[in-house]
Amino acid sequence: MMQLQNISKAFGGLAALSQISFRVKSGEVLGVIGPNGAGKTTLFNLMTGVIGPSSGDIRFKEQSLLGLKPHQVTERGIARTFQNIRLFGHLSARENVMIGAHCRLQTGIWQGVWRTSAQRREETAVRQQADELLEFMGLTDVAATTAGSLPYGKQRRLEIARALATSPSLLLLDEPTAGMNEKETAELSDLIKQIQARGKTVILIEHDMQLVMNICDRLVVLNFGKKIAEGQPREIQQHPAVIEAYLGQEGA
Ligand SMILES: Nc1ncnc2c1ncn2[C@@H]1O[C@H](COP(=O)(O)OP(=O)(O)OP(=O)(O)O)[C@@H](O)[C@H]1O
Repeated sequence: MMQLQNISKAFGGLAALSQISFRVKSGEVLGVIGPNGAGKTTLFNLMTGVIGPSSGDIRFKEQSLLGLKPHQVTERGIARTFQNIRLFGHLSARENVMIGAHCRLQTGIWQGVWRTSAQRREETAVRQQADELLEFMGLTDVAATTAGSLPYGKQRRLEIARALATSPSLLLLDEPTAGMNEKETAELSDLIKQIQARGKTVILIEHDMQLVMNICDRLVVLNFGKKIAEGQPREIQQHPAVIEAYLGQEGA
């Protein structure tokens, strides 16, 4: 589904990523792990057109993503959530999800004082889809609550609902359990499995090793901008370079 070919990214003199290559298979949950500063978020920024690589290519469904703007990448079917939650805090949970669907609309829900019947029909459909996604993410009871006043765990789930509203085939989750308690983490783990069961491909950046080992089909391990290992969770757990770089780290 996606292929990274010799991707490098330098910020000034700092090589954030060096010669990274791997494939993402359709329908899998791929974990990207590695210590702080390894280059994981930079990878997501490259995959979503926020920044361009210094060299290399990223192909999604056989086509290069290079040169595309983030909204064009979204239209191709890639959605993401952020390490630092980015919601419209003053808008309701439902409105946040409806905005996610905006890129798929023909008429645009927020334009036009004189609404045509086509616009009204589309808005109704978008609202219905938003409510379905809120239900799926366990947020029905807070649909009308402003996003900014939701507890942290619910904000994280709302971000995922909004990303899903763009109808992605590939969903990128950047530390989705950060700040969550054990119960919330377990619930989110189930939800990610359900998202996979709905036919989506997921790439997950995550520090919670138990979660990663439980739900990822494969892992890519980065350290100092280099790929040091790739494989199934069980193989990765025993990989000497990984143990040294990451798993052995206290508190990692
Ligand atoms: N826009 C930027 N300008 C300069 N340096 C950057 C930029 N973005 C990232 N970096 C640097 O690139 C390196 C990789 O950062 P990145 O955020 O991708 O790591 P990460 O693996 O996601 O880390 P964390 O787990 O802490 O989020 C870091 O040294 C970081 O300081």
